[in-house]
Amino acid sequence: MGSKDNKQVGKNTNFWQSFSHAIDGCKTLLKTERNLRFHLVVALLIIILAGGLHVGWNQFLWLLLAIFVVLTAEVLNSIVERIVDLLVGNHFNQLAKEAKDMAAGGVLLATGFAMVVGIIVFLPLLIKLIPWR
Ligand SMILES: Nc1ncnc2c1ncn2[C@@H]1O[C@H](COP(=O)(O)OP(=O)(O)OP(=O)(O)O)[C@@H](O)[C@H]1O
Repeated sequence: MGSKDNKQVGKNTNFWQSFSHAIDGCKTLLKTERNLRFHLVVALLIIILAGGLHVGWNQFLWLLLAIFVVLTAEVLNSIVERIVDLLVGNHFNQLAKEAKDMAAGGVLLATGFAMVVGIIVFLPLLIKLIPWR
């Protein structure tokens, strides 16, 4: 029986129960968050490109950091959306708007960081590939 089938509201009693709920959270994110799925596909393409261009380990770690910063921002954005919807439902509320917009702003900032890292890592390697240099 999956942990979704029970109606537990108290604390987890062991590591495996905590782990199983964390996996449920990841499944819900994948199922419900279109932007997160998009970022995962982009992350996969970045990793393939990094492998193809033989990016060094240091640069690869920067790329991984950028990927996880964006994914973490997406997860926090989804949490904020859920909590705001839980609190105010379908009613317009200025604080709800600000909270959701700020969470989305956090994703934008993280994406900006990832783009800067991507440019710094890939641009010199791509320029080297230009035949008429
Ligand atoms: N209850 C509310 N009160 C005021 N504004 C709201 C409310 N719910 C949503 N909004 C506005 O609508 C925007 C989009 O809402 P929400 O983030 O829930 O949609 P979404 O499509 O899931 O967003 P995302 O593309 O970030 O996943 C918010 O950034 C906010 O400006």
